Amino acid sequence: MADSATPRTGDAVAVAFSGGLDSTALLHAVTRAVTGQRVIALHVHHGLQPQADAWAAHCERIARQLGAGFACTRLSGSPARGDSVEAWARAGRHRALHDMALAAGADLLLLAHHRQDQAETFLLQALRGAGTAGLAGMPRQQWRDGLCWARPWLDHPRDLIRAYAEQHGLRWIEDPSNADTRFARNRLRQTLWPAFPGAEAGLAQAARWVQQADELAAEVAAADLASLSTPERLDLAALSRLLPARASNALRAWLARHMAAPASLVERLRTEWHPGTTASWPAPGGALHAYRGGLFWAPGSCEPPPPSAIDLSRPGLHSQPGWQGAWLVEPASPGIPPARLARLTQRARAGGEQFQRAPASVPRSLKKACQEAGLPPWRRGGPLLFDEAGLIAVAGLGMDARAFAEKDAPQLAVRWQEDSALLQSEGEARVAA
Ligand SMILES: Nc1ncnc2c1ncn2[C@@H]1O[C@H](COP(=O)(O)OP(=O)(O)OP(=O)(O)O)[C@@H](O)[C@H]1O
Repeated sequence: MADSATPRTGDAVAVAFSGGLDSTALLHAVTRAVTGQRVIALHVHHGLQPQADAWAAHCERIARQLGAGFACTRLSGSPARGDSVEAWARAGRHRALHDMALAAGADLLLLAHHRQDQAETFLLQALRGAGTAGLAGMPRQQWRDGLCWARPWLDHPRDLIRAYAEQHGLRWIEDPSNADTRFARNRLRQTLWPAFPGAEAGLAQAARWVQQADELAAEVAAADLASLSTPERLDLAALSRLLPARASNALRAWLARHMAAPASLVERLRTEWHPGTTASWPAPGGALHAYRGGLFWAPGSCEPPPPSAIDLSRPGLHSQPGWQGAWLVEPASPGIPPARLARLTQRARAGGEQFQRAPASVPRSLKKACQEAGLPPWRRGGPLLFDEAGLIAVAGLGMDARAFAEKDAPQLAVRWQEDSALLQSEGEARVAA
């Protein structure tokens, strides 16, 4: 992801154009101010209101009158049962704006949010009990997937924009859904601004303070995590020696690298973990495990996949998505005769298996072997590979010495790699490049 200082390379500026007052004024101002680059108005047709076709036609007409290009996307589908219409429309709109901007050769997308929008966002987030990331409101500028989303009028009072539109005789759409009090933002608008006319400036300023505090918290978290964590493990014992607010801040930042963690999960981890605790917590997309003073993230379902047939007789990386890892097969000694790798069964540990670590040792319980190897409990479930004659390999432990090929016979070594380890080494390779 590029930062706010990333230089632009596109030859066009895109304006997110709903046809409402604010984006009409913005499109007008941009077409007057920008020279030497194309200006393109992007409209998203949500398909939610009967007037939407007429709005799209209006937007195209205005864009052409102002000398701008025009593109429009009609969203397909509809919100799933129980989903918020607003959230569905927002997600679809963002995707469509992103795709249209890049297709038009623009790497800058301007949105017409202003100070009142920011003030409303701050209050709505506060009413939901949001943390600093939510209370900070909308960023002025942010690069996401090759596109810079910018809100040049975020500090502008709404009245100023209306005055500009009236002064230039602009025509805009009044969306009747803006009066629909089923939407929280509209309810807030109708009650707050008449009662507190000066609140817009104060609330937007509060959002700016929180933005600064949030940036500071992110910097402190990054510094703490640099010394207390690896991508795989967070040192809970060291974390618990920090001030509680600082520890929570670092914990949230570490969790955010893996998932969208609800505040309740952060709270549970903070209150339920004590030195010496071995425990697991379900988390979005996987599970968290506390083990030997560290917190570990294990993506994927806790339920192991059912037994399956697998052929590992050819060298290469054989991905096992259900197991969040892959078998790496390569010519090496000690190894397994390739013929024995052609018809394998892959399954979870069932209990009672025996594993032999080296030719000179003896078979012993797999459970003991895992403990001895320091394999954390959640990594002891498998997968295991068997052929007709017996155990071939165990993820995290290695090959069973009873299956080794004769010294000079053809052989392939089989090794398990976790997806997280693969991602990590890919990341390291990218950094090195
Ligand atoms: N359907 C849409 N197509 C393109 N851009 C949109 C659309 N809806 C919103 N936007 C962009 O997001 C900004 C904020 O959206 P919001 O819903 O607050 O605005 P609006 O009331 O629909 O219109 P406006 O802000 O133009 O008065 C808009 O100013 C515009 O830049």
